[in-house]
Amino acid sequence: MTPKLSLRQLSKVYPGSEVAAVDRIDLDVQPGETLALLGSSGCGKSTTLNMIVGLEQPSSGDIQIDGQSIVATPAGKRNVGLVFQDYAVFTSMSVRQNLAFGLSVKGRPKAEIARAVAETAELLGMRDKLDARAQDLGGSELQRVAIGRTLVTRPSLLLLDEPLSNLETAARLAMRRELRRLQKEIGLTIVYVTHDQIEALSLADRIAVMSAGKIRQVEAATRIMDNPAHVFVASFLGDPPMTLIRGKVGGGVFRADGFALPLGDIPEGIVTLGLRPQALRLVAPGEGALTGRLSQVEPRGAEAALTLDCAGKAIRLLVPAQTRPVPGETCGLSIPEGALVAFDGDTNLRLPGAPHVAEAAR
Ligand SMILES: Nc1ncnc2c1ncn2[C@@H]1O[C@H](COP(=O)(O)OP(=O)(O)OP(=O)(O)O)[C@@H](O)[C@H]1O
Repeated sequence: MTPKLSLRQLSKVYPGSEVAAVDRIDLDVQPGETLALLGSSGCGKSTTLNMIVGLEQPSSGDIQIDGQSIVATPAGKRNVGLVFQDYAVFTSMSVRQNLAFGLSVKGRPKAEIARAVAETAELLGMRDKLDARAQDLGGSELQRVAIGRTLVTRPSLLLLDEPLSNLETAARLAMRRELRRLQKEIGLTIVYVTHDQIEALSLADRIAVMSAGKIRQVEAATRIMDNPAHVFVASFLGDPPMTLIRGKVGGGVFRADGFALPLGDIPEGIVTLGLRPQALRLVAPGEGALTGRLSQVEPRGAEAALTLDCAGKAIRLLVPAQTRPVPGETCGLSIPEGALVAFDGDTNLRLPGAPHVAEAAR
């Protein structure tokens, strides 16, 4: 199947800047797929979207829609819709006028505009609001109109740049469901930019994690949390994220300053060791692979997020609330099979194998 969108070695270096805002990224988005571009502020998400829509010119690389390069196509002719977090809605106009705007500007016949507006309003569940003035609408309705203004032109690709970040929690959850429904109903292909991992995990089929202008990993939303391919992904995903400790493996022991852990199935040399918070278990002092002092206990309803200080390293874990951990307590830490991952100290990429605590130390 030809991807709906392909980015090939796409880069952007802004004039006067020495670093690339987007650095040779490759990405395929399949027809009907929702892909989230996830990363913290400044990692290059908006620059990527702006190049796809045509607001920024790439420094190098190619952008293809349905297998055809669009780099030389002017923004207005790309058939790509873009919705920002700031609702692009004319507040003095009615909903109907807002929805009709894009097609009117293109000089489409009146009957066609009326039909498209009616269809879009139906899709958005806004038929009874068509004559309302936009200034009388609430935040989520405004954002729905903004999305509608884009959908009415039937874009082959919809780009959403943090579209829900101005909404309150309840409206945001409702809009998430709405977007998911719209996407399935009309088979839209969506690229969704966000810094919010919960949003990415709940909306997207696949997630592309970006940092420093690079895509670190593209993975199914259902798999990425447990299968980080890069140190950055492990540090960014999860709440709490994995504990990452950089150290050296020699003679079957991982050492970092005063911290030591005998490990199997791990190569010698510099590695970053990742400990999954959900997989670790609190045990009696003296039992388990490590002993430490509980420095932080953060109740979270049915669970509690803990920080255990073990030989100068703050290790985070998530336990059932019934465990009733007490701050200051000395505890043992059990590290079961599957609780560890290791990353190459040079490339930061995940190492093959399943590192585990050596039998004698368990
Ligand atoms: N017009 C511009 N001129 C120069 N540098 C820019 C320009 N726009 C963005 N940058 C820089 O490019 C890098 C990537 O910015 P970009 O806005 O794409 O990131 P982002 O992930 O979308 O962040 P945010 O969520 O804050 O918008 C940043 O270092 C930013 O300062």
